Amino acid sequence: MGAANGYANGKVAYSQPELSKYEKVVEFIMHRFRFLFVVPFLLPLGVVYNWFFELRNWFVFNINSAPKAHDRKVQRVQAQVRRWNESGQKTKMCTARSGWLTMSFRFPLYKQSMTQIRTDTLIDILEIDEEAMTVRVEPMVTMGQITRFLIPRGFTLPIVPELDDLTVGGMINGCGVEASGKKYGMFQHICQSYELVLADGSLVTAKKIEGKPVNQEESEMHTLFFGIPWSHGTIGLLTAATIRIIRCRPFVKLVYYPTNTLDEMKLRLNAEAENKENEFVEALMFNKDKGCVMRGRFSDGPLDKTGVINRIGRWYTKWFYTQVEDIVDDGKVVTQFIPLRDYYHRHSKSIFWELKEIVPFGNNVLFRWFCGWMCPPKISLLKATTPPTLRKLYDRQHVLQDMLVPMDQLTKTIEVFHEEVEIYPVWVCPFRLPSCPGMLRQRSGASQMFVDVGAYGVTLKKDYHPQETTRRLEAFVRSVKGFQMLYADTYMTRAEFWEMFDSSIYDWLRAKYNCRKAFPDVYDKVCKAARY
Ligand SMILES: Cc1cc2nc3c(=O)[nH]c(=O)nc-3n(C[C@H](O)[C@H](O)[C@H](O)COP(=O)(O)OP(=O)(O)OC[C@H]3O[C@@H](n4cnc5c(N)ncnc54)[C@H](O)[C@@H]3O)c2cc1C
Ligand SMILES: NC(=O)C1=CN([C@@H]2O[C@H](COP(=O)(O)OP(=O)(O)OC[C@H]3O[C@@H](n4cnc5c(N)ncnc54)[C@H](OP(=O)(O)O)[C@@H]3O)[C@@H](O)[C@H]2O)C=CC1
Ligand SMILES: CC(C)=CCC[C@@H](C)[C@H]1CC[C@H]2C3=C(CC[C@]12C)[C@@]1(C)CC[C@H](O)C[C@@H]1CC3
Repeated sequence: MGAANGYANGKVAYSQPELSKYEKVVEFIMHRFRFLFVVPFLLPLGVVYNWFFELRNWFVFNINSAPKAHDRKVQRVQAQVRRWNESGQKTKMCTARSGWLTMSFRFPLYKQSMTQIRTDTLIDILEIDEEAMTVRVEPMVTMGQITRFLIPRGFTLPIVPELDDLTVGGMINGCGVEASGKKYGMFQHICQSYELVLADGSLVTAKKIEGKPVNQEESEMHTLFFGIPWSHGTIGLLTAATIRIIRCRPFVKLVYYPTNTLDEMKLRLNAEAENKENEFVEALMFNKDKGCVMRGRFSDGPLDKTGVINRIGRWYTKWFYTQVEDIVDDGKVVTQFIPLRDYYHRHSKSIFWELKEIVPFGNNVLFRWFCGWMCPPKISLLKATTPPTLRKLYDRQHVLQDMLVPMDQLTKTIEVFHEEVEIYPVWVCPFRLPSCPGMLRQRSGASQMFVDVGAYGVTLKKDYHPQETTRRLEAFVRSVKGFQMLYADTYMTRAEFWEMFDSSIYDWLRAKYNCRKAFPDVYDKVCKAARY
């Protein structure tokens, strides 16, 4: 993923740096022995960081300062935006969130030239409404914070994206998927309203109106509601979100179905995704043929001694995906009861399958028993301490992509991923995409089953080239009316981007709410040239 050196005929031209012998040696040492820094330093630092914020959040919520403080914090955001207006709108705006904190391999280049609006104090869960079955949270609240707050109260979000440090603001302005998406869609589809500060500093609440809007303002707030997801903060600054909650049970009864061919996996995945009894469905592919479809349902736990409880969240347990691989190797259908919060964060301990690259012995039984309680290292700390030499190595051979395609294109998509990058495991997560307006619009008029195909890791393909390979993947995804998750590197030109995404509401809202001077276009925040 070399540095952009300009456009040629609408194509982004990237150069690949050549390495000297010295650089190759340094790279090898840094890559192979990175654990000497991560294990003794980053792991303990991450534990202290988490303990501090857990204590702080418990204290704030229990002295109930969050709801009262919220208005004051929002007024501070409004004041910053008004100051931007009064100073002549000389630059565009973005949030002041530091790039090392964001859940992406890349750092935002665009922030350096923009007026950064501080939203970092908006980190509180504001209230839970058990009548309306909703929870109101500020945008910097993380998925880990929400599950720790809701589950002990017998509730959960319908969709809890996997990694602890994902924020509500990122899940709404970017996107969020999880195994319960087969029932509830994407993170944006479980939201009921967004509180936003617009370019003029005004505070509005965009919400979905059931039935006919009673007036023009309601109709516009309804349209604004559909325009926010995926807009990456280029229409307004999110200051709170009201999100659906559902009752949950303490366990997930998880059934593992090993599959031996891609077609078998596809058939099983489709059947389980369409089965309304299932709450969660995902699959892992361990090579082009062998995989495992997993389906989960809420449960109070085993009815008798024969039921197996698998507390995968315990510090000493094997990494979840390796346990699944063992089940695939054994070939038998397995049923387990997994504590709900453990299930939600099942891939977190191993950062999907990325931690093996950093701590090769991380899944070793001795390491797990003695150091497992500090795992996983915080992604933000890993990101902040990735030396340039390693970044170049990741640029050259590390793939991080999630492509969202219609379910009937799954087989072809896996084949294209195999052809282009051949990285395993592949994460396969079905989700329902409703037919509603917005950047992510499918035109069938009814909701359609999509699937997230995620590839994260080192490619062994000799002819892999970050820009050319990714552009081929992007072209394929566009051809099947799919979408690329925009945390990942996107090499699409502007025209290709707006072929993949729908700009009708987006452009209308940007015009209506005077966003063009206030915020960059979403393409100018996510394209490869906007990040490093
Ligand atoms: C040029 C232009 C001018 C606009 N002017 C206004 C305006 O004055 N006021 C305003 O409020 N909005 C305005 N909008 C936004 C408009 O509300 C959205 O683009 C709307 O989603 C268009 O719906 P559609 O049926 O035309 O097609 P699509 O957006 O493709 O909608 C697909 C399907 O989604 C569903 N759907 C569509 N709209 C909604 C909705 N609002 N809520 C829930 N489901 C929906 C329907 O099933 C529809 O068939 C404008 C948009 C454009 C492009
Ligand atoms: N399971 C899943 O679904 C996973 C999803 N992801 C990816 O992670 C991303 C989210 O990462 P996260 O670190 O939480 O979010 P980020 O801080 O990366 O924010 C993502 C985008 O949303 C914008 N944004 C964030 N908060 C606000 C706000 N309050 N108001 C306006 N705009 C805002 C940011 O704008 P700005 O640049 O101005 O800060 C940025 O463009 C998602 O986009 C998703 O693609 C990653 C892993 C797993
Ligand atoms: C489930 C979905 C939709 C996406 C999962 C994406 C994650 C696997 C990646 C998102 C950010 C990535 C980072 C890394 C690994 C993979 C992600 C978590 C690193 C930790 C890899 C090592 C580097 O030194 C730092 C990276 C930070 C971002």
